[in-house]
Amino acid sequence: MLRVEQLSKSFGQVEAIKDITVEFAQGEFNCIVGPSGCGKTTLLKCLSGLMPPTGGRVALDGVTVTRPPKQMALVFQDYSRSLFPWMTVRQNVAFPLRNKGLAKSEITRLVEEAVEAVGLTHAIDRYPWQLSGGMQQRTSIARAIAYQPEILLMDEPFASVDAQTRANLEDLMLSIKARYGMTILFVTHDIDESVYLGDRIVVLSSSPTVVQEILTVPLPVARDQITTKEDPQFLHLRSHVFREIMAAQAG
Ligand SMILES: Nc1ncnc2c1ncn2[C@@H]1O[C@H](COP(=O)(O)OP(=O)(O)OP(=O)(O)O)[C@@H](O)[C@H]1O
Repeated sequence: MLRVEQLSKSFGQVEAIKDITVEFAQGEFNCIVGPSGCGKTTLLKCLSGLMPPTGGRVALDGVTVTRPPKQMALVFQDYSRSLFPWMTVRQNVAFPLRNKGLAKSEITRLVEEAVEAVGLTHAIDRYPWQLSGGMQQRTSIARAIAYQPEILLMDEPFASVDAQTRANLEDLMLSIKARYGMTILFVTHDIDESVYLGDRIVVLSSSPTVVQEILTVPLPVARDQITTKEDPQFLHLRSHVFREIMAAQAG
């Protein structure tokens, strides 16, 4: 269980996060949305222990997070800067496993399984510059899942890919969640994406930020890019989230 307790974060005079309290249960897909600049990235940085909060705390299974916990992996928007250009897909995915004290054969197994899960087995020995943007982001996702995190933090991971690739990567995330069962915290600007992927949607207010609303997504677990997005419940929920964000923006 990941718990955020009365978290606040200021940068000098700028109060980015005012007071956030929220819990993330094991195995849940949580989408985090909110107006531009409301502090979504700041929240993820505090959650991951990369940035100390000004007040409150983040606790993972009751223990205060002060540095990136071993059980967490992160995927960022900018895949082109997160992969090592001189390493192949296989080497990039294996990189974080080097310090886990695993046998070489186990590393090979985890890497090959993760690369297969993201559909890149055919490209495992290619370098990042030989891959499309979507394939590079798949490599980042494979690197995160090979690490076998309990919690996966993703900061607008699909913002830089085209619409078709984005839809494919969304479906990839649903299959990864079903296969590995990790807790996922997924920051997105895209309201449709948040409703399509989420078990829950955490709507943040504008800065100084609090949690404005937490919605449970009542859609069936099995989702489909066409039929789910035609479902009246989907349409109702996306309008609701959109109104919430407009209201947050208006202050
Ligand atoms: N290192 C920093 N120093 C000073 N101010 C910062 C820093 N990082 C973030 N901020 C400020 O904190 C607020 C929240 O920024 P943050 O990037 O977390 O928002 P966001 O919701 O992720 O933004 P976006 O929607 O544009 O992705 C903004 O006002 C930003 O200018």
